[in-house]
Amino acid sequence: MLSGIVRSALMNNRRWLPAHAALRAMSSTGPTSPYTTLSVTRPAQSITQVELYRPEKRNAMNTAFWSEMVDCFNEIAADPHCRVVVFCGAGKIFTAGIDLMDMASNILQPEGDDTARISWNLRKKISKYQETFSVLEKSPKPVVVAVHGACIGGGVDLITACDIRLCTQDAWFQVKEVDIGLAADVGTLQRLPKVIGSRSLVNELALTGRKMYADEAKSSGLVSRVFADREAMMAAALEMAGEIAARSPVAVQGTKINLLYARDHSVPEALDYMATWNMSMLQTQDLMKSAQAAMEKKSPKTITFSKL
Ligand SMILES: CCC/C=C/C=C/C(=O)SCCNC(=O)CCNC(=O)[C@H](O)C(C)(C)COP(=O)(O)OP(=O)(O)OC[C@H]1O[C@@H](n2cnc3c(N)ncnc32)[C@H](O)[C@@H]1OP(=O)(O)O
Repeated sequence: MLSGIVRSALMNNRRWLPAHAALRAMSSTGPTSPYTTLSVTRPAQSITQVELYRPEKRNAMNTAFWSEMVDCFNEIAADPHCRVVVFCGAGKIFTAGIDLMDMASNILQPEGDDTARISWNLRKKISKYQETFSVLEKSPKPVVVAVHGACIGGGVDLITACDIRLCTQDAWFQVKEVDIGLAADVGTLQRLPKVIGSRSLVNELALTGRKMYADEAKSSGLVSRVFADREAMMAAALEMAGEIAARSPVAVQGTKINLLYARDHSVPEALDYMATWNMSMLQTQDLMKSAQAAMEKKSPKTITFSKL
């Protein structure tokens, strides 16, 4: 019975997934072609799981990772079979941040004949690296990130661009960039102050590079829930993703886009944007379907929504 359900879920969803991924949609055992640092699977209908997959290097972010993330999330954004993403890390920890070996041999290598050209090329490279995490926000599909163990440097840049953050009791977070002699330049300094209420705490973390453990991450608002271990966290992340995937994709994607818009604009501007948004989106058939189910005290899970 279960294998029949899995088979039919795969048949419904396999179009987007590369062949390798479709074959092992319930578990990941390595990077998924064409990626070398990411494992992309479909653990349940309409849910895509993206896993950092360099466990032997503690999921350090090498050169391939920075561009694979962009390709992966652009595909997810355009995939009508995906309504929500669960993002996690394979192995002992979530991520050790930027690959320090690659950073020395690649990013920091000067390219250009003089200071102006070297600077210009470096600027382009930094902008490209920023896009690696901005794609998480630009994709209209909500991203639930599940952190276990260490989340260092680039890991904090990554999770602050996600929509919902969960962690295990053994998780710790570190804005490590000051320790390696740079100001974090791919999202942490811009997004963390919008995630955590206390500006003083953000400043402290970013200026000292100290570790923040799970309990403080929860009390400060960096994560919304803490779990005993990775297994419990992943079960909860997938359950949460299932709740999101069961709702109208028009409503869910519109909610993500408008929450982000409101974060970066004044209330009057965001209300104006919302009104323009919903002048078309309120005309969706999803609204009547959902309202009728609510009147009949039925779960949204009973409704079939068109792909988006
Ligand atoms: C324009 C770009 C902007 C981006 C900026 C981003 C900045 C940052 O991310 S700053 C943070 C940099 N990261 C670090 O400083 C962390 C360094 N690693 C560690 O402290 C430890 O490895 C860690 C606590 C994460 C895990 O310790 P554990 O004892 O479990 O493992 P190790 O034996 O130390 O490591 C296992 C193998 O992984 C390799 N590795 C770990 N981290 C990195 C890394 N950041 N870069 C490259 N490689 C890493 C480590 O060398 C081991 O490899 P091997 O010796 O081949 O087994």
